[in-house]
Amino acid sequence: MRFTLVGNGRMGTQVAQVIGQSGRHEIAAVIDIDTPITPELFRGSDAIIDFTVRDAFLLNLPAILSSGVPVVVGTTGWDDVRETVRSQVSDAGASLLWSSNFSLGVNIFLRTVREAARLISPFPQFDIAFAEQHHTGKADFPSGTALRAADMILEANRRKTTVVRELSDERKLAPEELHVAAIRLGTVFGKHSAFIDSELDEIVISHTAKSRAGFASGSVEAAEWLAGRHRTTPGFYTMDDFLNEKLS
Ligand SMILES: NC(=O)c1ccc[n+]([C@@H]2O[C@H](COP(=O)([O-])OP(=O)(O)OC[C@H]3O[C@@H](n4cnc5c(N)ncnc54)[C@H](O)[C@@H]3O)[C@@H](O)[C@H]2O)c1
Ligand SMILES: O=C(O)C1=N[C@H](C(=O)O)CCC1
Repeated sequence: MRFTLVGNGRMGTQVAQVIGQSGRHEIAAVIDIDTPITPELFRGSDAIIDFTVRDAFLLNLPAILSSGVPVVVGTTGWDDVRETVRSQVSDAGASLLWSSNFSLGVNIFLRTVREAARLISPFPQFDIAFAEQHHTGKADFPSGTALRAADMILEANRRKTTVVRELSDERKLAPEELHVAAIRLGTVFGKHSAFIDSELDEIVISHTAKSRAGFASGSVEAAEWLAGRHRTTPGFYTMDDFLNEKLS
């Protein structure tokens, strides 16, 4: 397949490496900030893979959707406009698959955290919190992965109803609040941890990315899957739609 990459940074270069080593995919074009985005740029590609920044993704989206080429979005930081983007995709009859994290290992970790959150739900003696660590070049916080984990914890644990990202002096956490903390540190590729605590127990479930290869390879696999589905079933997809087939 032929892929057009939007964003030539840490992730774009990693994705280009995965495609180059695949032996069966090729790069149609790599687009970065200096290239005015038009629908024609994408014609001839089987899929687009976007790893840019929030504002760029939202600015480029109309041209991407007008191109008729399916797009896989790894860019994070746009959770607040997710439903608007879904409508834009639907109105255009396009195909978009998004994920805060394309790593298979992270998605197995996320499903493990969701199950742990469900198991402790009936037992008020267990509390839960979440934390992430990423490199100092990361523009958004908390990570999209941490926000996805928080949604899954709230979905599975009826005692947690609200996500709190930042605390302040004299501001104590209420029992129904889920604290999600972020650390920016050196060159950390990505570490995510769920902490469960009671008077008798400490349970920690963690995932550490050893490189960006897992993010990149997962995005290329998802792009191949989406390109196949776009012809018959265009739509707004998540990593779960892709993974459910893979993990079933
Ligand atoms: N989903 C995942 O698995 C996953 C994994 C890693 C990173 N990410 C996310 O991917 C995004 C990019 O991460 P990164 O580490 O590669 O960042 P980066 O800063 O290294 O790269 C971003 C690139 O986007 C380019 N860009 C900026 N504005 C643009 C525009 N208008 N048009 C085209 N390109 C533009 C920049 O020049 C840069 O090359 C972030 O949102 C990050 O959170 C997601
Ligand atoms: O390096 C980044 O930036 C990452 N961003 C994603 C997120 O926000 O969850 C995935 C992990 C790495």
